[in-house]
Amino acid sequence: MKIDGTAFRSIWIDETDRWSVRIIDQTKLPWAIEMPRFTTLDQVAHAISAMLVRGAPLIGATAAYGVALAMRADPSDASLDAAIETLAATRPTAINLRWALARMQSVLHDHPKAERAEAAYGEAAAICDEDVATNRAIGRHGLKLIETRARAGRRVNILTHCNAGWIATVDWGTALAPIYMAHDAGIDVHVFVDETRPRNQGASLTAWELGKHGVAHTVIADNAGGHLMQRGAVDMAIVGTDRVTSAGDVANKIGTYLKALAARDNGVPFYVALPSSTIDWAIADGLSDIPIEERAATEVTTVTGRALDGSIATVRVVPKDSNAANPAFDVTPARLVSGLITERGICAANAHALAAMFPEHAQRRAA
Ligand SMILES: CSC[C@H]1O[C@H](OP(=O)(O)O)[C@H](O)[C@@H]1O
Repeated sequence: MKIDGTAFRSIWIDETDRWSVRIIDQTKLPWAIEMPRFTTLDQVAHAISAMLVRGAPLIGATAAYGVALAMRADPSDASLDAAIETLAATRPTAINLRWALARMQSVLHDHPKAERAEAAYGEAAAICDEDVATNRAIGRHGLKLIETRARAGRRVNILTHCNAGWIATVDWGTALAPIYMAHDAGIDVHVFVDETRPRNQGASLTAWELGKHGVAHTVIADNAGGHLMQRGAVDMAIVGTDRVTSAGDVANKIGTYLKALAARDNGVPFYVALPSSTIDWAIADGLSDIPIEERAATEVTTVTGRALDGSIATVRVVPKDSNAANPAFDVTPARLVSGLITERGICAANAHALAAMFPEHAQRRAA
Protein backbone atom coordinates (compact mmCIF):
# COMPACT_ATOMS: atom_id res chain seq x y z
CA MET A 1 0.00 0.00 0.00
CA LYS A 2 1.05 3.63 -0.27
CA ILE A 3 1.93 6.09 2.44
CA ASP A 4 1.73 9.59 0.99
CA GLY A 5 2.42 8.33 -2.53
CA THR A 6 5.26 5.96 -1.67
CA ALA A 7 4.61 2.22 -1.93
CA PHE A 8 5.30 0.24 1.23
CA ARG A 9 5.07 -3.24 2.59
CA SER A 10 4.84 -3.58 6.36
CA ILE A 11 8.12 -5.52 6.43
CA TRP A 12 11.00 -5.25 3.98
CA ILE A 13 14.76 -5.62 3.59
CA ASP A 14 16.87 -2.49 3.91
CA GLU A 15 18.15 -1.46 0.49
CA THR A 16 21.61 -0.74 1.90
CA ASP A 17 21.99 -3.88 4.04
CA ARG A 18 20.34 -7.13 3.01
CA TRP A 19 20.61 -8.42 6.58
CA SER A 20 18.65 -5.54 8.06
CA VAL A 21 14.93 -6.26 8.37
CA ARG A 22 12.82 -3.10 8.39
CA ILE A 23 9.30 -2.69 9.79
CA ILE A 24 6.84 0.10 10.53
CA ASP A 25 6.65 0.49 14.31
CA GLN A 26 2.90 0.19 14.88
CA THR A 27 3.14 1.36 18.49
CA LYS A 28 4.06 4.81 17.15
CA LEU A 29 1.18 5.12 14.66
CA PRO A 30 -0.74 7.25 13.85
CA TRP A 31 1.35 9.94 15.53
CA ALA A 32 4.68 9.07 13.93
CA ILE A 33 6.02 6.79 11.21
CA GLU A 34 9.16 5.12 12.51
CA MET A 35 10.90 2.33 10.62
CA PRO A 36 13.38 0.56 12.87
CA ARG A 37 15.82 -2.01 11.51
CA PHE A 38 16.40 -5.39 13.09
CA THR A 39 19.58 -7.44 12.78
CA THR A 40 19.12 -9.92 15.62
CA LEU A 41 16.68 -12.61 16.73
CA ASP A 42 16.08 -10.86 20.05
CA GLN A 43 15.11 -7.61 18.36
CA VAL A 44 12.55 -9.49 16.26
CA ALA A 45 11.18 -11.42 19.23
CA HIS A 46 10.71 -8.20 21.18
CA ALA A 47 9.03 -6.51 18.22
CA ILE A 48 6.43 -9.28 18.11
CA SER A 49 5.78 -9.56 21.85
CA ALA A 50 5.66 -5.76 22.33
CA MET A 51 3.48 -5.43 19.23
CA LEU A 52 5.70 -3.16 17.19
CA VAL A 53 4.57 -5.60 14.52
CA ARG A 54 1.20 -7.28 14.96
CA GLY A 55 -1.49 -9.03 12.97
CA ALA A 56 -1.42 -12.78 12.42
CA PRO A 57 0.15 -12.96 8.94
CA LEU A 58 2.72 -10.25 9.72
CA ILE A 59 3.69 -11.96 12.97
CA GLY A 60 4.45 -15.11 10.98
CA ALA A 61 6.42 -13.29 8.29
CA THR A 62 8.43 -11.34 10.86
CA ALA A 63 9.21 -14.49 12.83
CA ALA A 64 10.48 -16.12 9.64
CA TYR A 65 13.02 -13.32 9.27
CA GLY A 66 13.85 -13.73 12.97
CA VAL A 67 14.89 -17.31 12.19
CA ALA A 68 16.99 -16.10 9.24
CA LEU A 69 18.81 -13.58 11.44
CA ALA A 70 19.44 -16.30 14.03
CA MET A 71 20.88 -18.57 11.31
CA ARG A 72 23.17 -15.79 10.16
CA ALA A 73 24.54 -15.47 13.68
CA ASP A 74 24.77 -19.21 14.37
CA PRO A 75 23.46 -21.89 11.95
CA SER A 76 23.78 -24.76 14.42
CA ASP A 77 20.93 -27.11 15.30
CA ALA A 78 20.88 -25.71 18.83
CA SER A 79 20.60 -22.18 17.50
CA LEU A 80 17.75 -23.17 15.19
CA ASP A 81 15.86 -24.90 17.99
CA ALA A 82 16.42 -21.93 20.32
CA ALA A 83 15.23 -19.45 17.71
CA ILE A 84 12.04 -21.42 17.07
CA GLU A 85 11.40 -21.70 20.81
CA THR A 86 12.07 -18.01 21.46
CA LEU A 87 9.80 -16.84 18.66
CA ALA A 88 7.03 -19.35 19.45
CA ALA A 89 6.87 -17.94 22.97
CA THR A 90 6.23 -14.36 21.84
CA ARG A 91 2.43 -14.63 21.37
CA PRO A 92 0.13 -17.66 21.76
CA THR A 93 -3.03 -17.06 19.74
CA ALA A 94 -2.16 -16.30 16.11
CA ILE A 95 -1.55 -19.70 14.47
CA ASN A 96 0.37 -18.04 11.62
CA LEU A 97 3.33 -17.73 13.97
CA ARG A 98 3.48 -21.49 14.43
CA TRP A 99 2.72 -22.09 10.78
CA ALA A 100 5.68 -19.93 9.72
CA LEU A 101 8.04 -21.42 12.29
CA ALA A 102 7.06 -24.96 11.29
CA ARG A 103 7.72 -24.07 7.66
CA MET A 104 11.13 -22.61 8.49
CA GLN A 105 11.99 -25.66 10.60
CA SER A 106 11.02 -28.06 7.82
CA VAL A 107 13.12 -26.18 5.25
CA LEU A 108 16.18 -25.78 7.48
CA HIS A 109 16.25 -28.94 9.57
CA ASP A 110 18.07 -31.09 7.02
CA HIS A 111 19.76 -28.18 5.27
CA PRO A 112 23.57 -27.93 5.30
CA LYS A 113 24.46 -25.57 8.13
CA ALA A 114 26.72 -23.43 5.97
CA GLU A 115 23.76 -22.63 3.71
CA ARG A 116 21.08 -22.29 6.36
CA ALA A 117 21.19 -18.49 6.61
CA GLU A 118 20.65 -17.98 2.88
CA ALA A 119 17.98 -20.69 2.78
CA ALA A 120 16.14 -19.12 5.72
CA TYR A 121 16.39 -15.68 4.20
CA GLY A 122 14.95 -16.97 0.94
CA GLU A 123 12.10 -18.81 2.66
CA ALA A 124 11.18 -15.73 4.71
CA ALA A 125 11.09 -13.68 1.51
CA ALA A 126 8.89 -16.34 -0.11
CA ILE A 127 6.48 -16.24 2.84
CA CYS A 128 6.21 -12.47 2.41
CA ASP A 129 5.63 -12.63 -1.33
CA GLU A 130 3.04 -15.38 -0.92
CA ASP A 131 1.22 -13.35 1.74
CA VAL A 132 0.88 -10.42 -0.66
CA ALA A 133 -0.55 -12.65 -3.40
CA THR A 134 -2.83 -14.44 -0.93
CA ASN A 135 -4.28 -11.21 0.44
CA ARG A 136 -4.77 -9.79 -3.03
CA ALA A 137 -6.85 -12.90 -3.79
CA ILE A 138 -8.81 -12.47 -0.56
CA GLY A 139 -9.52 -8.93 -1.71
CA ARG A 140 -10.81 -10.07 -5.09
CA HIS A 141 -13.13 -12.66 -3.55
CA GLY A 142 -14.37 -10.29 -0.86
CA LEU A 143 -14.95 -7.56 -3.43
CA LYS A 144 -17.81 -9.62 -4.90
CA LEU A 145 -19.67 -9.37 -1.58
CA ILE A 146 -19.39 -5.60 -1.63
CA GLU A 147 -20.33 -5.32 -5.30
CA THR A 148 -23.58 -7.22 -4.70
CA ARG A 149 -24.52 -4.61 -2.08
CA ALA A 150 -23.43 -1.57 -4.11
CA ARG A 151 -26.76 -0.92 -5.83
CA ALA A 152 -26.52 2.16 -8.09
CA GLY A 153 -25.73 5.26 -6.12
CA ARG A 154 -26.04 3.59 -2.74
CA ARG A 155 -23.18 3.74 -0.24
CA VAL A 156 -22.07 0.40 1.24
CA ASN A 157 -21.49 0.66 5.00
CA ILE A 158 -19.12 -1.95 6.44
CA LEU A 159 -18.15 -2.42 10.07
CA THR A 160 -14.74 -3.78 10.98
CA HIS A 161 -13.09 -4.54 14.31
CA CYS A 162 -9.46 -4.08 15.27
CA ASN A 163 -6.96 -3.84 12.39
CA ALA A 164 -6.85 -6.43 9.65
CA GLY A 165 -5.41 -4.04 7.12
CA TRP A 166 -2.23 -3.99 5.14
CA ILE A 167 -0.13 -3.30 8.23
CA ALA A 168 -1.47 -6.47 9.87
CA THR A 169 -0.05 -8.42 6.94
CA VAL A 170 2.82 -7.97 4.49
CA ASP A 171 0.48 -6.03 2.21
CA TRP A 172 -3.18 -5.55 1.22
CA GLY A 173 -4.55 -6.87 4.54
CA THR A 174 -7.30 -9.42 4.94
CA ALA A 175 -10.56 -7.77 6.10
CA LEU A 176 -9.57 -4.46 4.50
CA ALA A 177 -8.36 -5.92 1.19
CA PRO A 178 -11.90 -6.16 -0.27
CA ILE A 179 -12.58 -2.63 0.97
CA TYR A 180 -9.48 -1.22 -0.71
CA MET A 181 -10.40 -2.99 -3.96
CA ALA A 182 -14.00 -1.73 -3.77
CA HIS A 183 -12.77 1.82 -3.19
CA ASP A 184 -10.31 1.56 -6.05
CA ALA A 185 -13.10 0.22 -8.28
CA GLY A 186 -15.11 3.39 -7.59
CA ILE A 187 -17.65 1.83 -5.24
CA ASP A 188 -18.91 4.26 -2.59
CA VAL A 189 -17.78 2.31 0.47
CA HIS A 190 -17.73 3.62 4.03
CA VAL A 191 -16.27 1.87 7.05
CA PHE A 192 -17.38 2.01 10.66
CA VAL A 193 -14.11 1.51 12.52
CA ASP A 194 -14.40 0.05 16.01
CA GLU A 195 -11.84 1.86 18.17
CA THR A 196 -10.96 -1.56 19.61
CA ARG A 197 -9.98 -1.04 23.19
CA PRO A 198 -7.69 -1.51 24.95
CA ARG A 199 -4.88 -1.00 22.40
CA ASN A 200 -7.04 0.94 19.94
CA GLN A 201 -5.88 -0.88 16.83
CA GLY A 202 -9.00 0.42 15.10
CA ALA A 203 -8.78 4.05 16.15
CA SER A 204 -5.01 4.26 15.70
CA LEU A 205 -4.25 1.83 12.88
CA THR A 206 -7.33 1.07 10.78
CA ALA A 207 -8.38 4.74 10.74
CA TRP A 208 -4.83 5.72 9.77
CA GLU A 209 -4.68 3.15 6.96
CA LEU A 210 -8.09 4.01 5.53
CA GLY A 211 -7.35 7.72 5.74
CA LYS A 212 -4.08 7.32 3.86
CA HIS A 213 -5.95 5.44 1.12
CA GLY A 214 -8.80 7.95 1.00
CA VAL A 215 -11.47 5.49 2.16
CA ALA A 216 -14.41 7.13 3.95
CA HIS A 217 -14.60 5.94 7.53
CA THR A 218 -16.04 6.79 10.93
CA VAL A 219 -14.38 5.75 14.18
CA ILE A 220 -16.91 4.51 16.72
CA ALA A 221 -16.77 3.39 20.30
CA ASP A 222 -16.62 -0.38 20.61
CA ASN A 223 -20.05 -0.34 22.25
CA ALA A 224 -21.74 1.54 19.40
CA GLY A 225 -21.71 -1.20 16.77
CA GLY A 226 -24.82 -3.01 17.98
CA HIS A 227 -26.77 0.24 18.12
CA LEU A 228 -25.80 1.06 14.51
CA MET A 229 -26.77 -2.42 13.36
CA GLN A 230 -30.16 -2.12 15.10
CA ARG A 231 -30.82 1.07 13.09
CA GLY A 232 -29.87 -0.44 9.75
CA ALA A 233 -26.69 1.62 9.42
CA VAL A 234 -24.45 -1.40 8.77
CA ASP A 235 -24.75 -3.45 5.56
CA MET A 236 -22.16 -6.04 6.54
CA ALA A 237 -19.24 -6.70 8.85
CA ILE A 238 -15.82 -7.96 7.75
CA VAL A 239 -13.18 -8.79 10.34
CA GLY A 240 -9.82 -10.56 10.37
CA THR A 241 -8.79 -13.49 12.52
CA ASP A 242 -5.84 -14.99 14.31
CA ARG A 243 -6.91 -18.59 14.26
CA VAL A 244 -9.82 -20.48 12.68
CA THR A 245 -10.47 -24.09 13.66
CA SER A 246 -11.15 -26.91 11.18
CA ALA A 247 -14.84 -26.50 12.11
CA GLY A 248 -14.92 -22.74 11.48
CA ASP A 249 -14.73 -21.30 15.01
CA VAL A 250 -12.94 -17.92 14.85
CA ALA A 251 -10.49 -16.38 17.31
CA ASN A 252 -10.08 -12.67 16.81
CA LYS A 253 -9.49 -9.49 18.77
CA ILE A 254 -11.51 -9.18 21.96
CA GLY A 255 -14.94 -7.79 21.20
CA THR A 256 -15.39 -9.64 17.89
CA TYR A 257 -17.79 -12.15 19.47
CA LEU A 258 -20.02 -9.33 20.72
CA LYS A 259 -20.18 -7.84 17.22
CA ALA A 260 -21.04 -11.24 15.76
CA LEU A 261 -23.89 -11.60 18.27
CA ALA A 262 -25.24 -8.14 17.40
CA ALA A 263 -24.90 -8.91 13.69
CA ARG A 264 -26.84 -12.16 14.01
CA ASP A 265 -29.54 -10.46 16.08
CA ASN A 266 -29.96 -7.79 13.39
CA GLY A 267 -29.57 -9.89 10.26
CA VAL A 268 -26.25 -8.25 9.34
CA PRO A 269 -23.92 -10.56 7.36
CA PHE A 270 -20.76 -11.22 9.37
CA TYR A 271 -17.72 -12.27 7.31
CA VAL A 272 -14.25 -13.27 8.39
CA ALA A 273 -11.31 -12.79 6.01
CA LEU A 274 -8.28 -15.04 6.36
CA PRO A 275 -5.42 -16.71 4.53
CA SER A 276 -5.39 -20.51 4.85
CA SER A 277 -2.25 -20.17 7.00
CA THR A 278 -4.64 -18.96 9.73
CA ILE A 279 -6.54 -22.23 9.81
CA ASP A 280 -5.54 -24.60 12.60
CA TRP A 281 -6.43 -27.98 11.11
CA ALA A 282 -5.46 -29.77 14.30
CA ILE A 283 -8.39 -28.47 16.36
CA ALA A 284 -12.15 -28.15 15.92
CA ASP A 285 -13.48 -26.57 19.12
CA GLY A 286 -12.28 -22.99 19.37
CA LEU A 287 -13.59 -22.33 22.86
CA SER A 288 -11.70 -25.22 24.43
CA ASP A 289 -8.66 -25.43 22.18
CA ILE A 290 -7.57 -21.92 21.14
CA PRO A 291 -5.19 -20.31 23.67
CA ILE A 292 -6.31 -16.78 24.50
CA GLU A 293 -3.49 -14.35 25.13
CA GLU A 294 -3.77 -12.45 28.40
CA ARG A 295 -1.87 -9.19 28.08
CA ALA A 296 -0.73 -6.67 30.71
CA ALA A 297 -3.40 -4.93 32.76
CA THR A 298 -1.70 -1.60 32.00
CA GLU A 299 -3.09 -1.84 28.47
CA VAL A 300 -6.56 -1.48 30.07
CA THR A 301 -5.67 0.93 32.88
CA THR A 302 -3.86 3.41 30.61
CA VAL A 303 -4.32 5.05 27.22
CA THR A 304 -1.58 6.51 25.04
CA GLY A 305 -2.26 9.36 22.65
CA ARG A 306 -1.20 12.79 21.52
CA ALA A 307 -1.70 15.45 24.18
CA LEU A 308 -3.16 18.81 23.15
CA ASP A 309 0.34 20.28 23.32
CA GLY A 310 1.42 17.76 20.65
CA SER A 311 3.42 15.49 22.95
CA ILE A 312 2.74 11.78 23.17
CA ALA A 313 1.38 10.93 26.60
CA THR A 314 0.20 7.89 28.48
CA VAL A 315 -2.48 8.51 31.08
CA ARG A 316 -4.25 6.31 33.61
CA VAL A 317 -7.97 5.90 33.04
CA VAL A 318 -8.59 3.51 35.98
CA PRO A 319 -8.03 4.16 39.73
CA LYS A 320 -4.63 2.83 40.73
CA ASP A 321 -6.09 0.39 43.25
CA SER A 322 -8.51 -1.18 40.77
CA ASN A 323 -7.75 -4.54 39.18
CA ALA A 324 -7.96 -4.93 35.41
CA ALA A 325 -8.21 -8.03 33.20
CA ASN A 326 -6.99 -7.99 29.60
CA PRO A 327 -7.92 -11.04 27.48
CA ALA A 328 -6.67 -10.01 24.03
CA PHE A 329 -8.90 -12.31 21.96
CA ASP A 330 -12.25 -14.05 22.04
CA VAL A 331 -13.79 -16.92 20.09
CA THR A 332 -16.76 -16.47 17.77
CA PRO A 333 -18.57 -19.78 17.24
CA ALA A 334 -18.86 -20.81 13.59
CA ARG A 335 -22.66 -20.61 13.80
CA LEU A 336 -22.38 -16.79 13.99
CA VAL A 337 -20.14 -16.50 10.93
CA SER A 338 -21.83 -15.85 7.56
CA GLY A 339 -18.79 -16.92 5.56
CA LEU A 340 -15.02 -17.21 5.43
CA ILE A 341 -13.28 -15.15 2.74
CA THR A 342 -10.12 -17.07 1.81
CA GLU A 343 -7.59 -16.84 -1.01
CA ARG A 344 -9.45 -19.64 -2.79
CA GLY A 345 -12.92 -18.16 -2.44
CA ILE A 346 -15.72 -17.75 0.08
CA CYS A 347 -16.94 -20.76 2.03
CA ALA A 348 -19.26 -21.50 4.89
CA ALA A 349 -17.76 -21.65 8.38
CA ASN A 350 -18.00 -25.40 8.84
CA ALA A 351 -15.81 -28.48 8.59
CA HIS A 352 -17.36 -29.76 5.37
CA ALA A 353 -16.94 -26.48 3.49
CA LEU A 354 -13.38 -25.97 4.71
CA ALA A 355 -12.42 -29.52 3.76
CA ALA A 356 -13.88 -28.97 0.31
CA MET A 357 -12.03 -25.67 -0.09
CA PHE A 358 -8.74 -27.13 1.16
CA PRO A 359 -8.89 -30.89 0.45
CA GLU A 360 -5.14 -31.31 0.85
CA HIS A 361 -5.50 -30.54 4.55
CA ALA A 362 -8.58 -32.66 5.06
CA GLN A 363 -6.83 -35.68 3.51
CA ARG A 364 -3.80 -35.13 5.75
CA ARG A 365 -6.01 -35.07 8.85
CA ALA A 366 -7.87 -38.17 7.73
CA ALA A 367 -4.61 -40.05 7.16
C1 LIG B 1 -4.87 -9.98 9.62
S1 LIG B 1 -4.76 -10.61 11.21
C2 LIG B 1 -5.40 -9.28 12.11
C3 LIG B 1 -5.82 -9.66 13.49
O1 LIG B 1 -4.72 -9.59 14.41
C4 LIG B 1 -5.08 -8.69 15.44
O2 LIG B 1 -4.57 -9.05 16.68
P1 LIG B 1 -3.30 -8.20 17.27
O3 LIG B 1 -3.52 -6.77 16.93
O4 LIG B 1 -3.33 -8.50 18.74
O5 LIG B 1 -2.08 -8.81 16.58
C5 LIG B 1 -6.59 -8.72 15.46
O6 LIG B 1 -7.09 -9.88 16.08
C6 LIG B 1 -6.86 -8.71 13.99
O7 LIG B 1 -8.13 -9.09 13.59
